[in-house]
Amino acid sequence: LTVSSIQSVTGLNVMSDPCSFSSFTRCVTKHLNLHLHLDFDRHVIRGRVALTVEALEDRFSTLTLDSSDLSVVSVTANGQPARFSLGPKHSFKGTPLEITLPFDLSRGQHVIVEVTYETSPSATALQWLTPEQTAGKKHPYLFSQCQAHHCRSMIPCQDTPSIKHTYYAQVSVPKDLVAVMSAVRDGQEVDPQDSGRIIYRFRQTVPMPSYLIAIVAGALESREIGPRTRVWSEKEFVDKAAFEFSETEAMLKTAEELAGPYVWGQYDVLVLPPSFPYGGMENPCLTFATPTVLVIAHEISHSWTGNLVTNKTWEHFWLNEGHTVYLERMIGRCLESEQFRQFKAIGGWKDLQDSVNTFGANNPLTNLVPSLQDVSPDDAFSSVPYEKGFALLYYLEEQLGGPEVFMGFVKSYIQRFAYSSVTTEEWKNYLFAYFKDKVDILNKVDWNAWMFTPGMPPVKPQYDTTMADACNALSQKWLQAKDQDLNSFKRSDVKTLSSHQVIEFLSLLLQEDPLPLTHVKKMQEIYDLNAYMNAEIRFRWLRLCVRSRWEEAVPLALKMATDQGRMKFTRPLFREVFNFEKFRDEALRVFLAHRAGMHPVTSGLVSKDLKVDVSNAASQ
Ligand SMILES: CC/C=C\C/C=C\C[C@@H](O)/C=C/C=C/C=C\[C@@H](O)CCCC(=O)O
Ligand SMILES: [Zn+2]
Repeated sequence: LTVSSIQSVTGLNVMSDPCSFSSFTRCVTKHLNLHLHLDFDRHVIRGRVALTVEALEDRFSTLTLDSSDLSVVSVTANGQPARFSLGPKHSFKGTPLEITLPFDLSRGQHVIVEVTYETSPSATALQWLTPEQTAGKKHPYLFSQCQAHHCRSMIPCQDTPSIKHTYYAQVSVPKDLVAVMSAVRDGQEVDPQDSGRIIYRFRQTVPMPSYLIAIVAGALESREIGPRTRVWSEKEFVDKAAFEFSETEAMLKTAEELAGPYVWGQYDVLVLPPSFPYGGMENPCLTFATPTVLVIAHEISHSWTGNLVTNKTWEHFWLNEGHTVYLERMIGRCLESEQFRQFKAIGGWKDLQDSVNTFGANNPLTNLVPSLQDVSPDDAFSSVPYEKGFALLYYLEEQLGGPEVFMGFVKSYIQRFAYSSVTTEEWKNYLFAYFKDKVDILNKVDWNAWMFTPGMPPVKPQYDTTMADACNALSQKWLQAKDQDLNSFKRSDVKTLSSHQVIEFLSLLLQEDPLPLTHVKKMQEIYDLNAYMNAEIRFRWLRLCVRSRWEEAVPLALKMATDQGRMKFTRPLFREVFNFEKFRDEALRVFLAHRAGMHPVTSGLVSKDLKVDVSNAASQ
């Protein structure tokens, strides 16, 4: 496919980003210099950002930045006042900030545009936690989550993954708090404006997109767990976190052997409070993780795929996630076994099927490369880019000569596109160039079905079932059991399985019609799955119980949906209870009672899932 045929077939425009008002063809940001003052009383950041912008055309005198709910105080260009105006507010893109420079630039010239502003207490990138919402209960806490398009609610910028820049930041926080960012720490000092505050400094010298800017401030402690790694969290969790992530250096070394040198210097891990909406976020130098996550091979892998080679727009998100899952599973292959990799791929295929079922098999958002014209990335997010992306790469691996051969391509792709942002077409052109002797094989791939057609992929890869066989056998036994067979089950059925296998066993059951209530009650009696604290197991078990209409599971499911806020768990649990007619009102009641303390993105998406009219709903 050529650029113009991709555009006409798919509606994708490779010259612009449908999720951003800023144009990356007229000018590009090269560096941000940030001064951030965190105000925990008002839940706002007072900010000043100096953007070093390069003109890409002659007679350049106007630029558009992305913003969302920002109060802009003033704008200067090379120190001179500049005119600015805020355009109409878009439902998810925010508000364009139009700036007119008091002079023209020629192509190749730079200007420093400085914006003084304040964020809104409802900034979608930020969650401000009260002391009661923290483990220590004494100090407030703030964290950001900018992916995909939320950085603009924290910093006015060209908020598109097509542009990469470095940054330097000075962050002022009350002296009892510690600030960390997605950058290398560069010292601290008492705030000269207020001796009750400390300024923390950060330096990010590797160019990166705006969605990877991240900040956290709280009563944080850290422990060194490797030559380039510290773990950070509230002191209540820091030793546990240090233990759980003790494999980090071994994984980093394995990843380097597979993908090339780690260029970001430090690799720290921050364990956040449980309301963090994702399992992990690959913020450079400082992976963010929820307490429910145990393995960070995925986030480590993003140091190459996503952070070094980045999707040009969110329509090409599979390039970030498909390659990252591929690399994550290659790390699993090196540290565990090929059978383990195959087993994980089997589970991934089920996650893909689950997303396709949730969206509907004809929904264009299940395309590997969807059009995001007028679609919020948050609404489009699912397992599809992860698992359809992985399935495509695994399928290509099978066709082109196996894991070693295909990993050679992935490593070469990373080297070729490091420090830049790419489209699917650029990836595909490179694939054809790399495998120039195997073009006949590549020409047999049904690219249109894989990339631009909704539903499950056109080919189901054959995975090795050695580790899945026990899970298949046990799930089949439960599915076929009559009431009189239930006494044949024993506690050792699950005790002999690894936690990965218990997850697979439950996932298999979730793919079928609900089990009779007698069966799930018996399962609890024998296996005591209510006692499992592994979030992946507990999540699937509680879904299974609610689907079988076990009323006693409803409060447990709602408790898990609100005790932690990882959307992967919280959204399906709320939806599952909502679909249990008798408890629909209870799902709504619990959501409305917790809404004010939830992350803004989570509460927005759960509102949509439960069809709550946010304009009328009381928040308490
Ligand atoms: C085709 C989809 C288009 C765009 C989606 C891009 C971003 C979506 C946005 O909602 C943010 C996603 C952030 C994800 C962060 C980490 C994930 O890898 C976590 C995956 C889920 C989990 O394990 O909790
Ligand atoms: Zn990821």
